Amino acid sequence: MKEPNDTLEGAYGFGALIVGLGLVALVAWTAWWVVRYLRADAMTRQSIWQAARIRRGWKRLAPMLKLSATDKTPTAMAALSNTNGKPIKPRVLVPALKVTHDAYGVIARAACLPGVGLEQFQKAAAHLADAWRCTRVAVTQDKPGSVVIRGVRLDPLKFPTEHRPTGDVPEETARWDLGLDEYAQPVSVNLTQVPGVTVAGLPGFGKTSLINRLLSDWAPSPAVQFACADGKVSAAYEGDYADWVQRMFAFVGDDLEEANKLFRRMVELRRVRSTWLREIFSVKSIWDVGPSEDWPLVVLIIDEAHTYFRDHKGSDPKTKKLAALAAENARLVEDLVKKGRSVGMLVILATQKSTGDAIPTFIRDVCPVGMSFAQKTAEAAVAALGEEIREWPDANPINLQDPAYVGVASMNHPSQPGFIRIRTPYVPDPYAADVAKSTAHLTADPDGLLEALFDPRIWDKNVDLTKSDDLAEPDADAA
Ligand SMILES: Nc1ncnc2c1ncn2[C@@H]1O[C@H](COP(=O)(O)OP(=O)(O)OP(=O)(O)O)[C@@H](O)[C@H]1O
Repeated sequence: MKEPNDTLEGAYGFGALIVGLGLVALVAWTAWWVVRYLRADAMTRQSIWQAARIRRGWKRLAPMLKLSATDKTPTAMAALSNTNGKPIKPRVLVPALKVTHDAYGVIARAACLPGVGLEQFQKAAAHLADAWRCTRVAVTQDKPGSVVIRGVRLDPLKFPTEHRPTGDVPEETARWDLGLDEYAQPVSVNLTQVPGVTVAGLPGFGKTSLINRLLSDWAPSPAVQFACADGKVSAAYEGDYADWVQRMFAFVGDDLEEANKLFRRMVELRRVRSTWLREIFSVKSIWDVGPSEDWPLVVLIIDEAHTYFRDHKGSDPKTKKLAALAAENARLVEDLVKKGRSVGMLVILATQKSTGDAIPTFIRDVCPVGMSFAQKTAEAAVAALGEEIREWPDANPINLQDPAYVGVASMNHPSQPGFIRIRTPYVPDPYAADVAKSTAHLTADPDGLLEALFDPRIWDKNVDLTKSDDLAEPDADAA
């Protein structure tokens, strides 16, 4: 039979075990935090303190910002234990809050309550920013029942970043990783189904570096081929693309006639591809099957685009010829942008000039993605991004002229209305040069690839390309 002392000892022993386990858990948790803290950089350490302050102050702050609910109905427990007959006090409910951190600030998830949802949190965002000492706070909802509150202590747009390309084949074809938005969230844009992108901005604000990143990230894929017209240089060995020429199947400098030949060649490729796409793949768009080594995505970069399109005024024969070439160049590029999507052709136009003739509006308006680094005037911003930018003053690139914003662009992202600002990373030239060198062997001429796939006579205009029988029996004809 158990003595009462034994029972007492047993209870003490069990209690001591619980306390011991609790202490071990506390020590382990503290050690985990100490290690985490010591391993963090200075910015992240500040965020760790910030997150702790937010957790500590939330119960007081939430009711002050009307982010709490009052429940007047007593709980069953409260009603049962109310023996003195006094009215039961209503309960003040405070949304549960979980806070994590990163280098730039905090990410909090708050539970919604009756009458306290996305709208109420969004209304309180400016006050949350003040109370949490954040530069800005954004509230979004990714699932019913809770909201995500992103608070940035430091403005991510003002911190230059660097990108080191991995040299690996990208997991997704045509996903352009751009950088971080104003809440330090990664931004990318899906360029499948996108035939044209425009990039504008004052000289020296990061246009070429942005394109450098695209080249560095995409070059390891054999399913992408590049061509370039760089209006800033006369020869391939000069300028920003000198290293990239080895990974390009065509390159021209500022010569209008040479550029004209390249654009014609691209339009011809577009035409032949359009004819053969359905015949070969039984699809209307190459994006239904995806680009491949045999039928790669062809990216045409036109840098300093104004060189090729600008209006030449004068009546002497030389000027007239240049004017005619410029007009034809614009028409050819318009054709590519209007009809290139389904056959896997993408045109990227960059310019530092910001007048209507730098990238003609009829081309700009058919490019679904537009970006602009800093601009000097409101008119220049409109020329770069369209009239709509006037309705989004916060994102207007005229506010990006401070040197702290070198590398920051405003963009109309296809997935949301309006414009967002993005901090793009800098890609140091040696990194890009390494990728160019190691991927040079992947360069292939898409014309040649088509010929290898089909029949050289696809280029023959006298052959009726809509009738594949014309091509199917070359030997029989010869016989
Ligand atoms: N994303 C960036 N972050 C930080 N610094 C950058 C970034 N991009 C560019 N820079 C700095 O600005 C300089 C000019 O960049 P870049 O050549 O890309 O400008 P650009 O707009 O193409 O100029 P231009 O119109 O004269 O060709 C770079 O050498 C680099 O020092």
